[in-house]
Amino acid sequence: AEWGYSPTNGPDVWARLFPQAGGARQSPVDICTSIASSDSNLEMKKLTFAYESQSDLRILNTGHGWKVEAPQSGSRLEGGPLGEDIYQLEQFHCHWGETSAEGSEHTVDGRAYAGELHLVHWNTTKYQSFAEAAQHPDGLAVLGVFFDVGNESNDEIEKIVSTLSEIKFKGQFTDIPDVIDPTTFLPSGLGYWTYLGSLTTPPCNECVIWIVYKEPITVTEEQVTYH
Ligand SMILES: NS(=O)(=O)c1ncc[nH]1
Ligand SMILES: [Zn+2]
Repeated sequence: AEWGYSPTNGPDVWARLFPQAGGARQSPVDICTSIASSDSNLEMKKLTFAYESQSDLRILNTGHGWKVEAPQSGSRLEGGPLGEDIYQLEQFHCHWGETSAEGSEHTVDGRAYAGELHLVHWNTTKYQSFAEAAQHPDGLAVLGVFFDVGNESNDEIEKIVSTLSEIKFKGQFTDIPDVIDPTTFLPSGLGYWTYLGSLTTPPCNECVIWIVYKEPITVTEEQVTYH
């Protein structure tokens, strides 16, 4: 039985097939800004990231959106809530909805954004593979960036969504010819919320240190709704 988002295979019944989905640190969550507390330790240990630019990355239609496989041994995400460990980029993907009124996984004070980009990293200091890291509470670090719909299109996102016509069906993949630099996906304001959570899709492993940027990036309606 394939998991999905319908009443018979959606989040409310995932725990039947994927026990971790019934756990105590499940994502996504609604970020209540009034109870979020600022942590001076986080300000002292700045979150830093370094990515490579890559071309010919493979993009996959996951059936729930697109996913770009981007294992980058030269990338580093560290500091902030990540302790002394270094995390490496594995893939990035997008969650979106039928309309730009909804689509993000996290919400902020009950408000959904048009979509949400996830940059998925794994702890290479402690673990030997992504799969192994996903079995541990500090195994993964995911950067979440909200999409806001506006008039200007995002050139980097355009490089990705311009290939979607070639992968109309679940399981199809193609290569993105353009050079992609993941740094360009991040907002200029680097304030973020962070909490200990899980993968937001089955198997919902409780292995993710979430880092959700406060500032959304702007994309056009076409760039964030599937047709
Ligand atoms: N959406 S997520 O980033 O929590 C994720 N990555 C892999 C599976 N699920
Ligand atoms: Zn995701």
